[in-house]
Amino acid sequence: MAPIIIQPAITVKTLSESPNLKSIPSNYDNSAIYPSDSPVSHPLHHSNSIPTVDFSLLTSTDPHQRSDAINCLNKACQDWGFFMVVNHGIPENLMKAVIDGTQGFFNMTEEEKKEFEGKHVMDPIRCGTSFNTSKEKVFFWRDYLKVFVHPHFHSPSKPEGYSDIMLEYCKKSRQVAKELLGGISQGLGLEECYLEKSLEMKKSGFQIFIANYYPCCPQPQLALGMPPHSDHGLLTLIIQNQVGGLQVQHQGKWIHVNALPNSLLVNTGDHLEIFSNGKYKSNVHRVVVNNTSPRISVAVAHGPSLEAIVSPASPLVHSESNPPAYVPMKYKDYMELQQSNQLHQKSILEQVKIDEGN
Ligand SMILES: O=C(O)CCC(=O)C(=O)O
Ligand SMILES: [Fe+2]
Repeated sequence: MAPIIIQPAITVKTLSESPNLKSIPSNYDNSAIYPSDSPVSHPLHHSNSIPTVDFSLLTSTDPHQRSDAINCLNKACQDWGFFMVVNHGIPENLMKAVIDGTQGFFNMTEEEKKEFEGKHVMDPIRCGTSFNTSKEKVFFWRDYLKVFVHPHFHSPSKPEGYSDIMLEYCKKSRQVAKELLGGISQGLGLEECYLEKSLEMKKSGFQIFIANYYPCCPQPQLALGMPPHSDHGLLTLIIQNQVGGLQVQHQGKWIHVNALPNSLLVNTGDHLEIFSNGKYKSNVHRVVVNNTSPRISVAVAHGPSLEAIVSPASPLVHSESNPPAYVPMKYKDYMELQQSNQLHQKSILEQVKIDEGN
C-alpha cells in the first residue's frame, strides 16, 4: 500500500484569509531552506527569451513548415526543457472554464474539500496543502488537487460542471501532447510514433490533472509556492490565471515566465530525459508567491503507461559511444517514489542515473 499523507488542520487558502494576517506562521517560512539566491531575470533580452513553438506549423501539411517546427521544438527541449506553445487549437473559453472551475473547487468549504482529501499518494483523487506534509518540516504556500484522468477518468463530483470541463480539456491536452511527442520522437531521429508505441501511451498513457492554488501571501519573500523540482513523466502542459509566479532554470539562472495570453507552457519531464538518454534534460522550475493576487495554475502531466518500464530508447544508445545512462524503472514505481518523498530538485532522477565512470 502506498504511503499515507497527513494533512495540516487547515488549507493555506483558509490560513491566508485569516483576518489581519500580517506574517506567515514559521512552518511556512522557507527562507532558511531556500534563501533568495541569484537575481531573477525577466526574459527581455534575446538570450533569455523563452522558446515558442507554433503548433499550427507542427501539424502543417507543408513538409518544410513541419520540419522547421520540429527543429524549433527539439532545440527548445535541448536548450531549455521548457517552451510556450501557441496556436494549439484548444479553445480560449475552455481554458478559461478550467481556471474558473478550479477557482470554484478551491472556493468550496474546508469540509466539502475534505471529501476529496485522499489518503495515499496513489489515490486517484486527492487534494491537500504543500507537497507532502507527512515528510516536510516547512510547508509550501500552495493548495493542490491531483486527479488521475487517463487511462481511467476520475474527477471530484463538485463543483457542478467541473468534471465535464476537466474531461474535455484533458482530451484536448492529450491530443496536443501526442503531436508534440511525435515531433520530439522525429527530432531524436526516431519514427514519429516510436515514443508513443514503445511507452504504450495510446491506450494506457498516464495523465494526471494537477490544479494549484497559491493564495496571496503577506510575506512572499519568505514563502515559496513550490520548490525547485522537475516533473515525472514526459511533458507537462500548464495554463494559469494570468498571474505570474512560475520560474524556470536556464543556464544556472532563474527566468521568470511571462506567459503569452492563451499559450500553453510546457515542461519536459524526467522520463523524457531517461528516454532520450540524457539528451533532453528535464526542466527544473519553481513557483514564487506574491501579496496582491492569488495564482491558479493547472498542470496536466503526460507520461508512459504506469506499467511501462522506462529506459533509454534502444536506437539512441550505443554500448561504446553512448552507453545507457539510466537504470530501467517502472513508471508507476518512479511516480510513487517521487510522491512519497520531499520534492527537491531532481532527487529521484539521481537515484536512477548511472554515475559516469562506473
Ligand atoms: O504552478 C505552476 O505554474 C507549476 C506547477 C508545477 O510545477 C507542478 O504542479 O508540478
Ligand atoms: Fe512541476
